Amino acid sequence: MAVKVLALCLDSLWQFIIRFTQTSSYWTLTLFPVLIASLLSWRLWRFTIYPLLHPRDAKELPYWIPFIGHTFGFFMDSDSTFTRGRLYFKNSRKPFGITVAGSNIYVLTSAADATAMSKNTRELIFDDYVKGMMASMGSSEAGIIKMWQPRLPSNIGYPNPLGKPLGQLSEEIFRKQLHPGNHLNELQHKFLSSIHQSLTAENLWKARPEGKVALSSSPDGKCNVSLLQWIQTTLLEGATNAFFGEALLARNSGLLDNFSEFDERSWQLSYKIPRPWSKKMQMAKQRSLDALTAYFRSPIEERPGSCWLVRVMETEMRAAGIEEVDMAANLMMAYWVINGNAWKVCFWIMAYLVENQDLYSDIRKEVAPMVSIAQSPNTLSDCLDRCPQLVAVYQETLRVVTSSVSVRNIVSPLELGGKLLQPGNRVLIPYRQILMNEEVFGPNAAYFDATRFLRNPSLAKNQSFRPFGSGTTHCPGRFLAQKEVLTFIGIALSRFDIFKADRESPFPRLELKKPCLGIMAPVKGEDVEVTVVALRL
Ligand code: HEM
Repeated sequence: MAVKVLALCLDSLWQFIIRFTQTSSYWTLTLFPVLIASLLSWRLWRFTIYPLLHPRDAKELPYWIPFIGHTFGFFMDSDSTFTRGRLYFKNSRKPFGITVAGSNIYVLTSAADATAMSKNTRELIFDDYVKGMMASMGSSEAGIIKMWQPRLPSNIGYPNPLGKPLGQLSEEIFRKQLHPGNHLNELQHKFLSSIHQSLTAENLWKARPEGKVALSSSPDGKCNVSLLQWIQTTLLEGATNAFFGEALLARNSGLLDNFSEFDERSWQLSYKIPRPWSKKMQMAKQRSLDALTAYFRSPIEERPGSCWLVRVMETEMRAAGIEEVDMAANLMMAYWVINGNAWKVCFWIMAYLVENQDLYSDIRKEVAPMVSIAQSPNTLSDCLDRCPQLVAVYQETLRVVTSSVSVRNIVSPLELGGKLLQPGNRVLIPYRQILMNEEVFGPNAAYFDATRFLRNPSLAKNQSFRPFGSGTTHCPGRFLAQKEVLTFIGIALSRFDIFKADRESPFPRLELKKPCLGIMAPVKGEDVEVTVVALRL
């Protein structure tokens, strides 16, 4: 069969050459071979001779069309492009380069290189990437300058003894809010309490008229629910109210829908896809920004209940003379990281649980006693953090569904993984390449294995397990993310019987084709419909 196909291809090629020589002019006939010869010489020079002369430089994954390089592969299926590059260089996991729209991007696939990169602030900078994202998000040039201009050391407002620009100070403010301590306890209490209040049978029934969460219900108390909508609505609503107070959603009931529409297409923002091809994302982003601008324009006493971080950021931005539209764009970046990932992890865990009834029963048995003894949402979440099976499922899910990426700009020559990386380029860590490493996670690394981390708890500390990044930009939201996800699961499993509405329906597939910078969503339309029955407690 293969020989037949090859013969057919050769025959077609031969026919093409004959037809071409018969129909083409003298100039085309001379120009064509010259073009082909130039392309072959360029490729030989660039990908064979040059690397031989510069053995210390990171090698480039070869390509045929200058400038275009790997652009299509990168946007159509970036993970496969990284895998292709890693395997092309014999899985050595040394840094290699790909070309995307004329720019060279170095790709790191070794855990040791990723760790080294995330700690390096001398040759690698992150601020330029953040400024670029702020501009894409809608911040004005003046707003960006005000966020990044050096300030006089001051102890008025948020202490800034080193006179850091507000852009850098805000990273510190995020850590103060989200790392364990009083500020996190307060925020978490509000957020987790809202999960407790939302997960009731009445709320499922109430959701019925909108037909998004509850798809159908029957008089015997059963309700068919979209797992995706149920989790997304509960967690996004809880986070929005906990961070901004209830005024934001009360005045903009469409915010969650607009944000979700933006989030689904947000890769277009990260990769700066021009407007004509990213209209839906741009419109959803603008509607979300309008809601946040109106929020900051309304009198502060009309929006009580915002968290410490939002209050401090607002005070500091006003003191720096930043306009409300720019304040909205800055906080939209925060809203995006707060709400873009954790609910998707929760969705995948619940999808795995309803797929495997034994796993579902084991986890339910483990969490039920915790739920019955815990005195408050915060103590329950602390107890759930100590449930070995549940935490192992959380870690394994994170490993399988994460597509997080870290990006830095190189400002001076840098040696990483034994290779020289040149300034003026970007370096990128696609964490999925490391999280799927068979040498670390075993031969079945590509698949979900509920007990992988239970059998081998040291994997959680392995430098290949970094779904939240590491080093200077190590995700400060990792504590809250775990709390919200485990609380949803603990409460849902102890208040309801939940099972797949159609046992034969296929398990949703990960959306691997669209570029993603965090947790992957399921392929569009591949939700899980579950039947939910309230338990008599
Ligand atoms: C499962 C959920 C989450 C995952 C997988 C995740 C992953 C990440 C990763 C990989 C980074 C580092 C990016 C880089 O190096 O450029 C990061 C940064 C960040 N994350 Fe998360 N995140 C999650 C949830 C959250 C939540 C819930 C919040 C807030 C409540 C949050 C807030 C942040 C912030 C503020 C940063 C920027 C840190 C900095 O630049 O210093 N994340 N996250």
